[in-house]
Amino acid sequence: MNPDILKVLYSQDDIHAITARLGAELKHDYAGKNPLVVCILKGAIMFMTDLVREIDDYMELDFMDVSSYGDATESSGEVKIIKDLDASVKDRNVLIVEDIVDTGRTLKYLTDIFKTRKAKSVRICALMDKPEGRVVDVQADYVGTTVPNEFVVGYGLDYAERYRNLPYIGVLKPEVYAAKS
Ligand SMILES: O=P(O)(O)OC[C@H]1O[C@H](OP(=O)(O)OP(=O)(O)O)[C@H](O)[C@@H]1O
Ligand code: HPA
Ligand SMILES: [Mg+2]
Repeated sequence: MNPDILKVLYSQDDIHAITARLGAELKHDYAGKNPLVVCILKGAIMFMTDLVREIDDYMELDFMDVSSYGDATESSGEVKIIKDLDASVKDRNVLIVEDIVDTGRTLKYLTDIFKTRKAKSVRICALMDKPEGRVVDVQADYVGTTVPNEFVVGYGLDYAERYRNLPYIGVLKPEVYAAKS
């Protein structure tokens, strides 16, 4: 295990069980709908690539890069688009794939944009929901698991751009944050 990790919350097996369950649900709900599946970079990269491989059906994939945390563990409050979608969402069934809903600001911003751009439908599939972090009212339609009010890393999620590559999801040792401040 990476020496900076205090405890593992979800192992590779746990994550696989979650993606398989959500994949089966989405395959059923999106049958015949050719969804535009939008991965929110960078955090959702691992989840999106595992999730879509659970769905052997027609879909299109696109990527949007937005950021609001920078190197901190608290949201800056401002969501910045680093890279927009290639595809148009007009009249499409958009499925946003996110790693985590924390304050909810990122997803509120994105759902508002996609509705303004006249998507036919907009739904959210999030691997993790952190309800205690919520600042704006937003709810994912598909949730992998609910997490406690702790900063989690691994499987795409970072602290100061580190730990995205870890195959599990865990919590950092307090001294890792202390070293940064
Ligand atoms: O509900 P919120 O408080 O908005 O937080 C959730 C968002 O924050 C993280 O992204 P971040 O802005 O750190 O960019 P990253 O995905 O590139 O790490 C995470 O990947 C979500 O997209
Ligand atoms: N971990 C990593 N990135 C995040 C988190 C978290 O708990 N919440 C929002 N972005
Ligand atoms: Mg981040």
